[in-house]
Amino acid sequence: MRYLTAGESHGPQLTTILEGVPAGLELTAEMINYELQRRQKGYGRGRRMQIEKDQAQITSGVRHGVTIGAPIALVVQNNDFKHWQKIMGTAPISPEEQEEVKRKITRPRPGHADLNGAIKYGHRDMRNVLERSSARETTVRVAAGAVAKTILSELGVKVGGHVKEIGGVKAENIQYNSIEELQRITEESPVRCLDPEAGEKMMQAIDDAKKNGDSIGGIVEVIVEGMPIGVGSYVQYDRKLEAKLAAAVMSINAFKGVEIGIGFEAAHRPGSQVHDEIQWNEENGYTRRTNNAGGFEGGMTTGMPIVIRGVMKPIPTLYKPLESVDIDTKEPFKASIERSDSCAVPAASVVAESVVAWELAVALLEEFGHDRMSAIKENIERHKEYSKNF
Ligand SMILES: Cc1cc2nc3c(=O)[nH]c(=O)nc-3n(C[C@H](O)[C@H](O)[C@H](O)COP(=O)(O)O)c2cc1C
Ligand SMILES: C=C(O[C@@H]1CC(C(=O)O)=C[C@@H](OP(=O)(O)O)[C@H]1O)C(=O)O
Repeated sequence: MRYLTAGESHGPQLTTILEGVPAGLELTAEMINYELQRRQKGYGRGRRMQIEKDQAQITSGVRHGVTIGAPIALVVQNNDFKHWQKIMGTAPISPEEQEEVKRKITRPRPGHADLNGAIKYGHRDMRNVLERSSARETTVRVAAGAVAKTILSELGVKVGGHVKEIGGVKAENIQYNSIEELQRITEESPVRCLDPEAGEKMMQAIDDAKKNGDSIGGIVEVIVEGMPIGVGSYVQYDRKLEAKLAAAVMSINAFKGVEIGIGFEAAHRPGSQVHDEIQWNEENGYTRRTNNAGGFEGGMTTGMPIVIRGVMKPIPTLYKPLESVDIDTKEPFKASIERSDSCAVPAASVVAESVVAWELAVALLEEFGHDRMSAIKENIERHKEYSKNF
């Protein structure tokens, strides 16, 4: 299973084509739209999110609400496009408008893709870079992730996510009984945080950053339950599933680090306090006393919950200007900008769930079959029985 995305932030639409989704999966636009609206909520976002009401249209690969095994094309319209048609070059421009509409962006923002992208592709107008480097693209990654989550759910795998930290405010380790409960609690929090007290402080930190013309980042965590043992492989570097998950999380705009299980904490502990002791009983087969490894050993799943965290840097576009250089005049300037998010960590936690879900769905299909959901389900059940009694 694979996908590509296309579309500019202020262009007409975003598109993704999903290749290799098995036949026999129930799939409706409503299922995808549920995830799209989750990504749009979240405290700290700018005015753009009030303009967009993301809705997916399924234009191929599904009949009567069930996948047929053909490529699935998903389309999400950009409502904001109507304000940008002339700038994007898709509507006629009057002679009086020429200068205004064709004005180039020549002032790169520190922290964004502007300067490197302009040098790489030879663009003197950095709009050609920012349109595609924008995290608007994560909309269709969430749409693809919604399809992956639907596959996973059919196969008994549940994915949840939450915000651990924003702007230095850390959430306490609040216990939850199930992924459903985790999702229910975070759905009610404007910052998708399990700890209500920390959540309030996070919102305050976002307000403060905004007031100061600044931005803040944070840490998100994704938890996955129900993966069978032995998915992924140690035999070749590019088959290690935890490496694929890390790459997927790192590919989200503004993500700068990934941890699995106790992650960097492992550097400070002796082995006896890191490795998860193995136990067996008739009902559950092989399990672990702890889960410091976060669900992976040797690039393969252990059957314990997968726990992966990603760190998001603060948003680059700042109302408080940072120094940069105009690429036409080579003069220094202090950037001024019109609109931006001040914190997108809550939204990014939904993106993180989505990209993790995609990688896991791909791995399950590689391991247990590609074509029919019913056959894949049977293969997984057989494998679970086999590993329990191994
Ligand atoms: C959901 C989301 C929303 C974002 N919103 C903005 C924004 O409003 N302004 C901005 O400058 N960057 C925003 N970013 C971050 C940039 O897209 C990102 O920093 C840029 O693509 C450069 O890539 P890099 O930070 O991974 O190096 C957002 C990222 C995410 C995940
Ligand atoms: C549009 C989205 O995020 C955008 C990501 C983004 C960036 O530079 O990454 C910049 C902003 O775009 P604009 O300049 O149009 O306000 C965000 O709003 C979205 O998440 O759907």
